[in-house]
Amino acid sequence: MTSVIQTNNLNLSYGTKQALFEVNFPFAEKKVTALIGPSGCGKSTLLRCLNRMNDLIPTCKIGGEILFRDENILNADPVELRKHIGMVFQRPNPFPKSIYDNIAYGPRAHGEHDASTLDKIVETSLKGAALWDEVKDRLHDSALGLSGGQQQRLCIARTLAVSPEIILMDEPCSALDPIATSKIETLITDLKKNYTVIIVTHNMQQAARVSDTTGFMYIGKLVEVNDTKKIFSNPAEELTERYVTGRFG
Ligand SMILES: Nc1ncnc2c1ncn2[C@@H]1O[C@H](COP(=O)(O)OP(=O)(O)OP(=O)(O)O)[C@@H](O)[C@H]1O
Repeated sequence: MTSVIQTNNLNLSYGTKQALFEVNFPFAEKKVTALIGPSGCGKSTLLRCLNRMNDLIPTCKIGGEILFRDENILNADPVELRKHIGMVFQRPNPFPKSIYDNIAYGPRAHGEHDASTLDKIVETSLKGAALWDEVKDRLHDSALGLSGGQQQRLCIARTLAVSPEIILMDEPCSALDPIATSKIETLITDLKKNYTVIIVTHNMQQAARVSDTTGFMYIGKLVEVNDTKKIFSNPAEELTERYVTGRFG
């Protein structure tokens, strides 16, 4: 397996509370990896480390390393890093701007101002997020007029617009209805042709449906990372088995 990003002995504390302990996690390239585990086990914390979102929390201290293409991202420029590693959040959070301007925002911030190039990026990104057909006739309408599921696909398109290699998703379907959820799940499966996707989910059926690899976390520790099929049918650790069979959590 080729890992595109890998944590080595990653430890993280919020003030005096340690939230991650010696996490060694290789994330496979152009695959979908799911992070599962009971509430508070550190899934979102681990995800946020991967594009330095925890830097925004003043009490947060990180030790160990996170290698992205062999460079320790803990020493990298976070703004530059986020061009390569994008993030989609639990609640869709479009800017109060037009659909077009939401997508063009990132490329413009990185210095792209050519109108025809921006038009192409907007079209390609919306197609990549399976939203183009639904919005191509109203690109200049407000993004806030879209449904929740469309807004979440818009946020995915906004992430694609800066051509990342890795897309982090923190419970991207938890605010969506079953139909919108199913569209996002199909999209996640399509995205892995071109991107590495890492998703935090509370929904074990969702992890089983969309991911190739699953990591099970418990109280800040990575208990087991393995093929998703193995995690759900024949995990190596008894704790994993108790969790995936619903005996706690
Ligand atoms: N900003 C913060 N300041 C202090 N403690 C935090 C902060 N964020 C998370 N924690 C703590 O770190 C631990 C891990 O939290 P985290 O949100 O990563 O877990 P999680 O597995 O994603 O949980 P959930 O499934 O409920 O979202 C928890 O004990 C949480 O209370």
